[in-house]
Amino acid sequence: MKITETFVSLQGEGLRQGMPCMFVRLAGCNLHCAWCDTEYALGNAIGVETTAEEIMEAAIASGVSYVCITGGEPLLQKEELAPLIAAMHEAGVVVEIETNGTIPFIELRDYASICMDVKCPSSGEMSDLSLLSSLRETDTVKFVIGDEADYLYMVEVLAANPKLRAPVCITPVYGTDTKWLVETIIAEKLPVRFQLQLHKVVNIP
Ligand SMILES: C[S@@+](CC[C@H](N)C(=O)[O-])C[C@H]1O[C@@H](n2cnc3c(N)ncnc32)[C@H](O)[C@@H]1O
Ligand SMILES: Nc1nc2[nH]cc(C(=O)O)c2c(=O)[nH]1
Ligand code: SF4
Ligand SMILES: [Mg+2]
Repeated sequence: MKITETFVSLQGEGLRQGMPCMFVRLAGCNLHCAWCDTEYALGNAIGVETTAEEIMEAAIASGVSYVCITGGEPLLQKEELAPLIAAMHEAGVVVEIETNGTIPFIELRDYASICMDVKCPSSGEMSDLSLLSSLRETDTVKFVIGDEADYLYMVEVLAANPKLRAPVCITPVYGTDTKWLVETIIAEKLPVRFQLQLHKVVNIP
């Protein structure tokens, strides 16, 4: 697998926010979100060829029993990823995959929870909304909101998917004004969880 980095930090996003976590960042992405904070992992030339065994060893050595597989877009390397997360699952490691919702993930669900980021208009990209039906209660849907059009898109997506089982997290594009977003969520009493990227607040990787 082509890996950009592995590091231990606190999970900064999603339902396990605040938990010690080992991150495995896979290299390369099939999208280019306008607001992406991980440009350094996007180019396909970037990344070091690393075996599943080496990653497994690093995970065990980290002493952390929660691993977040991210990127870039990790599911671009789904075939190589599957045996690794199966081995991690077997070893009792909690595995979560951050994905942009463009690549099916149903065959990975036995070994990992899925955090699917639904791309809103300000990203300049689109996710495959049909994948929302593959998400379970133990998965997460994330919307990164940059402006009111993104917010309205999110409301539209939620309304069009009444059977959505996964909890919904909303994160503002980092650095954008959030007061209007918070006030709107309160006023409209949306069944969502507002969060900031914790790692950027406390300045950790
Ligand atoms: C770097 S991406 C990697 C995984 C996958 N490609 C994806 O988009 O979910 C992980 C997450 O970082 C978050 N992210 C990236 N740039 C951000 C920004 N500028 N502001 C807020 N969240 C951001 C998005 O929620 C995204 O889901
Ligand atoms: N601390 C921390 N938490 C994260 N959760 C998701 C991340 C990502 O880049 O996918 C991330 C990240 O880059 N750092
Ligand atoms: S899909 Fe994820 S890694 Fe790719 S550009 Fe968007 S936020 Fe960045
Ligand atoms: Mg990040």
